[in-house]
Amino acid sequence: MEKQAILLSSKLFQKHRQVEVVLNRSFLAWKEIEKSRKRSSGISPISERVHSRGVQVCEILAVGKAEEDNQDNTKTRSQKKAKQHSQRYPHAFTVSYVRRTRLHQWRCADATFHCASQELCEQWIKVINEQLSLLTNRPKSLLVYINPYGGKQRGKRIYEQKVAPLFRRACISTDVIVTERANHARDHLKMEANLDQYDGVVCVGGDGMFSEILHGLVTRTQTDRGVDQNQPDAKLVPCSLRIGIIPAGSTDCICFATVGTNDPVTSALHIIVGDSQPMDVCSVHHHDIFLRYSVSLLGYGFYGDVLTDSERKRWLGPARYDLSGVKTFLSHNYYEGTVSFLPAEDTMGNPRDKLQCRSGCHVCQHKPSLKDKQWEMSVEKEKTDKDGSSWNVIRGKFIAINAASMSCACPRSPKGLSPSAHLADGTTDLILVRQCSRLDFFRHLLRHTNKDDQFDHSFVEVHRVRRFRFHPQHQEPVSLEGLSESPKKTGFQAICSQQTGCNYSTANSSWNCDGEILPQVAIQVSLGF
Ligand SMILES: CCCCCCCCCCCCC/C=C/[C@@H](O)[C@H](COP(=O)(O)O)NC(=O)CCCCC
Ligand SMILES: Nc1ncnc2c1ncn2[C@@H]1O[C@H](COP(=O)(O)OP(=O)(O)O)[C@@H](O)[C@H]1O
Ligand SMILES: [Ca+2]
Repeated sequence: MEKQAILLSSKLFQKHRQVEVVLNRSFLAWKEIEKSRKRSSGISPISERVHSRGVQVCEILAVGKAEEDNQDNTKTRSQKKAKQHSQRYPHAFTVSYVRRTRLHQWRCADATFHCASQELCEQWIKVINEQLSLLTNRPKSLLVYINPYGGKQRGKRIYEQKVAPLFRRACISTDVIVTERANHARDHLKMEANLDQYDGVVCVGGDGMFSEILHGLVTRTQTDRGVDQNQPDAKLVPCSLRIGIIPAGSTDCICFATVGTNDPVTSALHIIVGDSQPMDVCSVHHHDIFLRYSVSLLGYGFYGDVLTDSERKRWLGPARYDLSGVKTFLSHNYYEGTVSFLPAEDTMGNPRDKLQCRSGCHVCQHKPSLKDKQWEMSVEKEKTDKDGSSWNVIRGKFIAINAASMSCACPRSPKGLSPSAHLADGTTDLILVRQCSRLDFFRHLLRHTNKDDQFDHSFVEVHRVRRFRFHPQHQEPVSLEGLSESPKKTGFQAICSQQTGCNYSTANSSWNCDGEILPQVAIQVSLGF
């Protein structure tokens, strides 16, 4: 590896220990040289033990003058010694940086260095800040939306206590909006927000809240660029603003599947250092009319029914999913219909290859020009094959039809619905669970929670696809009103969906689209970016 030029190097103090601190363009390192006298067989050599520590510059959150420690906490000898040193060397600076702990969790750590003079202290702060200012992918100004009712209704507290102090430490300015109704964030992004003044949007909430913000941003981008969202073939223009997720919802699968953990501090630190991860976005249409976008799970049958039932139990918080999950499992409903799909034959991976998508994944990093080509080819293929011969068609009775555009890993299912699904490869994993016994379905579900292969069942098949369609066997009622909105269940419809004797509810399920219920059953799905 090429040796980098040293930008600054000094002998400083950390508490009472002398350390040699070295900064180059990518790394800040400090090593303590501890001298100790060993006695062995009459000889007393001086041995040196070197303790080195360091941090990559890109993981330094901030540097600034150390706050004076006026507290009298000098109880032990070493604390007394440290206090004496800090009095002798009052000019100190603190570097706040990312410390990686277990299970993908990040924490903020501080290292304070005492200098012999004020000039030296100021020089260190200046030089480190100069290096930080070269990191252009870091956000300086963020628009934050908090859903105060998501998950256990702790969104506001999580943001104020765990996230805001870190943003302040990193000198990020924020405009915070606590939502007052469903779709408040979406509408604000779509029509009002002056997006030019922000480097990103932060979502404090669950998957439903993320979906709102995604819709606001994607719709705004397409409208500004003249893209007609109703065209299933339309190539979506990627959004220039990134969305950060602070998990404060019930499942938080989008956060877990991208960051590897549901932890607000870890998410805040990823946002501060400017990490980003592209994501596949599926467009969902009904008879060529745009319904919604999806980035995680589009699930019909089991997951649609769990969601529909759970909405009536919102007051239970995240536990509603457990109750509705058991109830839906016991109902053991299956649904008839036809699934047609266009396989992604030209991708590098497959849903059963046991490769997990990680940051910098080589499958997702596929050259964009090639990806564009593949996408265009798949559109062409569909157009030329008017008889649909390149599409696979499967008709049957299904307990679940799940399209996982990412793994959908979450605390309930640490590997997710499709452990090898990729975050940004332009495909979704279509999982078909055919009618089977309750015991078999239980075995399949159980495999979402352990290491066994959930696709290794005769009644389960999985395909990596670029597009798919679903047509229910039993026709759904025709209603083109308010297509793109989630259904508001009132009056008869609300009663109907709770009755097992009602035709529509027993014949058809509904789609769970990233935690929102879709009003339509027959859908066309394509990957847009
Ligand atoms: C015998 C034990 C069986 C346990 C099976 C557990 C399988 C869990 C898989 C969960 C997949 C989750 C996919 C993500 C869905 C979310 O988008 C959605 C909304 O999330 P949020 O807005 O944060 O509330 N959550 C769900 O649909 C809940 C599914 C729970 C199913 C039990
Ligand atoms: N202030 C609000 N009042 C009511 N609903 C809201 C509000 N803000 C957002 N929502 C809606 O709440 C739903 C669930 O939000 P989410 O944050 O995903 O929580 P959960 O994970 O518990 O479902 C989303 O559909 C979102 O549109
Ligand atoms: Ca994908």
